[in-house]
Amino acid sequence: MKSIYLIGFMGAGKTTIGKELAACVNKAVIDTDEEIVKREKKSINDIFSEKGEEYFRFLETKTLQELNDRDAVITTGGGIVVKHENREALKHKGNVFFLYATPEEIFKRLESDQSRPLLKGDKMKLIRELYEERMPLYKDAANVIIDTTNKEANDIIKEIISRLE
Ligand SMILES: Nc1ncnc2c1ncn2[C@@H]1O[C@H](COP(=O)(O)OP(=O)(O)OP(=O)(O)O)[C@@H](O)[C@H]1O
Ligand SMILES: O=C(O)C1=C[C@@H](O)[C@@H](O)[C@H](O)C1
Ligand SMILES: [Mg+2]
Repeated sequence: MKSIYLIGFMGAGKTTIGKELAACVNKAVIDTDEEIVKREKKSINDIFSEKGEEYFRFLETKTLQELNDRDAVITTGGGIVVKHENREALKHKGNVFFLYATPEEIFKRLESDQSRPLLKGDKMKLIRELYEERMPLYKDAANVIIDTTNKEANDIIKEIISRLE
């Protein structure tokens, strides 16, 4: 079976669902954000504030490329689709699942979260702006869209498994 990629907006559940999904399909799970934090020995907030978003995006692309040959569930950061080269790489993989949730649902899930540097300030406004900008990019890179709004992890995982190539 091909590797499984989960993409989608912050709070869509990529990291959470990916861990459970990996156990169900008996694959390792690798989260690009967690890999970057491990390598840099810094939180994502600190990487953004000390080295800037551009540096983070450079590390993100590098991590995605290095994971190319791994047979795993690969859970990505919410902004992986911002770079054209990442979208192009994802498009040809198959098993690229766009986990979708409404902006209202995303807000509910991340209301008290402080770990996402791009959501500091008026959270609902920031979610709406980024969401509108990125929706077409997720759709472009994915080959399956899964709506996670009001769904439990178990049902989302079953849906992913039923659509695997
Ligand atoms: N289906 C769901 N229903 C309700 N809450 C959920 C669901 N999926 C994830 N969550 C909750 O939403 C929050 C964010 O989830 P998670 O960290 O997995 O998102 P993510 O897609 O990995 O975000 P990011 O792009 O920032 O890494 C967590 O508190 C998680 O428990
Ligand atoms: O959507 C984004 O741009 C981000 C999502 C998170 O997964 C992290 O990669 C970081 O907070 C940036
Ligand atoms: Mg995550």
